[in-house]
Amino acid sequence: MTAPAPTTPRPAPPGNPAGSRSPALQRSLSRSLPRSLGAVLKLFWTGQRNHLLLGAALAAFTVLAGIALLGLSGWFITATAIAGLSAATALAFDVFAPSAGIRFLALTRTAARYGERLVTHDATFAVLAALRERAFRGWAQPGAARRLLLRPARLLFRLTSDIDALDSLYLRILVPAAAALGAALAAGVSLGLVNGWFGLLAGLWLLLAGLGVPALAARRALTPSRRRSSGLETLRQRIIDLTAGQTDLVMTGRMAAAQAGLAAADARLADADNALNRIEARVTAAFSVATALLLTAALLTVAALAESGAIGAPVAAMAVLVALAALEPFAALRRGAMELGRALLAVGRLAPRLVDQSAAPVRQAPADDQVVATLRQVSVRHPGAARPVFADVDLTVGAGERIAIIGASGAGKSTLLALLAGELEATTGEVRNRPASLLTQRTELFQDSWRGNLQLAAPQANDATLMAALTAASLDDVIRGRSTGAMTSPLDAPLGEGGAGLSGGQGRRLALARLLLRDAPLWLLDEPTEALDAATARDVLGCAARLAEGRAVVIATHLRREADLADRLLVMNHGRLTAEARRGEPAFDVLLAGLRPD
Ligand SMILES: Nc1ncnc2c1ncn2[C@@H]1O[C@H](COP(=O)(O)OP(=O)(O)OP(=O)(O)O)[C@@H](O)[C@H]1O
Repeated sequence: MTAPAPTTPRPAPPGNPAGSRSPALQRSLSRSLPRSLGAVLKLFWTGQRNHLLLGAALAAFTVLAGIALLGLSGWFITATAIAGLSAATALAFDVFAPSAGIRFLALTRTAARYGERLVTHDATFAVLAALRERAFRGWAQPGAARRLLLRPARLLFRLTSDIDALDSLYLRILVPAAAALGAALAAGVSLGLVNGWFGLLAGLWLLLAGLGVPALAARRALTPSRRRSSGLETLRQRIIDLTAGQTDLVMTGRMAAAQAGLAAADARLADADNALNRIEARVTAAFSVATALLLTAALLTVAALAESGAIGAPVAAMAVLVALAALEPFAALRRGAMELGRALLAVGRLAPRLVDQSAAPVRQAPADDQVVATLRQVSVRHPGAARPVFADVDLTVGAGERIAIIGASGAGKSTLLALLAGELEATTGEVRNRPASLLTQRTELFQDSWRGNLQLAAPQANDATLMAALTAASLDDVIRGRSTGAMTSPLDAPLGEGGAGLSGGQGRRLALARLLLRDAPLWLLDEPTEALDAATARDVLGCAARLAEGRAVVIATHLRREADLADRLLVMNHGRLTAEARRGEPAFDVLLAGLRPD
């Protein structure tokens, strides 16, 4: 798929940063955030529990090995220097055990770091891939995709930036936090062995400064990081609009306004970046101060302890180096703190779309085997619309029956098809139908291979099945003409966006072949040959009639040639079925004659 269709760029109104929300919406998002966060973390936990735990454990081990390495090295260097002062101690001093320990720690630390990167990233990408699939399914729910189609760029960002933002939760917040806590505990205990109070106070300081500074920074960064995230979305959207819609912009004299909008979005993004950079610089400074304080306190403490004879110089060197290294792991939380706002924004936006689709209600089939769909006293209202499109509609579609719905533009024909396709739910009344496939007014073909376009309807279908569908739609010669020797199968042949490279009739026939692959007993065809010339339309209709053999078909149409496929005509007028006629009845020919000719 390529970039979404351009929308008309508008400079954001002053004082209302792009992507910012109303206070009421902001409050409701904040209220639901703990639930949303719980839902996302649960997905992480249930999907990759063992890998996530192993990754955190390896991260903690790496950090501990680093601290131990520094402490042991400090002890070893000092102890060796002191032992070397006299020949007797130099000979008695065991250099092998500590140097083996140093080598062991250096090697295991490297291996653990490598393993940690491998395991944590592998687990995160696996979770994000699963999340992306769930998000796709969520947006494929009736109504959701329709709403997003009004702002296609938003869907693109939800699937890319928002899902990517979730990797921070685990990689940059939970893993460093686990490692840092492990470091605080280990440093507290090892310094406690030197002196109880020293260990306790150092441990408390590590927790207070190490967690307090990132927590404070995260709080400060919340707003700029959200502003950055929505600013980036706006900037990208406006760039797409500007590049994809430049002809329209020039023709309508809106180019200058679009450029101003782009510059404004860029300036807002730069503001947010600056705010984040300032906070990050302060965090770095705060960590330096906290480390310096800890180091000073450690130096004074070990000096006093050494003075009193409680510890020797090697242990003093070890304690100072442990204190020096212990705050380092907390600094890794800095990036997580900066990205927390973005991650929480993504959590709030994605969580409603991550519901388990298996729990979605499945529409019941009619009790009678000879019926594919029944509507009883059904009314339907489009989301956000003031009035229902239709009310109290009754309809029965028999197995294998062919019905054409005719009526003026805006009467509700497409809405009826959307209802039968499950794209819309009834506001009142009862709808029962067997699986239905909808051929929409616009042929939905994507920049992909022929195989990719066909497999949208049947992901598991093999090449033989796909070729059989193309043959049935008389497209086998077309695809063979497109394939080159370099392709392993003609199905690898590429298609352009919107079916570019195919004639209108070929595009419709390809869409019909895709319908065939879903094998639904009810086909819903929305103006299947609108905008095709008479000869091509006859070809497509002949193909549709042949492929639909044995299925029920409901066609929404204004055209005589399309309605002529039907056994029954239904007239829809302002959302009501006002007349009907069956083939063979005089009224059938009268209604047919009233429709638009070729
Ligand atoms: N997504 C929507 N949100 C709100 N109202 C809608 C939406 N889609 C359609 N409508 C309204 O519902 C009514 C019926 O539209 P519908 O597309 O079903 O008519 P139609 O008979 O198929 O028209 P046409 O023959 O022009 O395709 C119209 O008044 C239309 O404006």
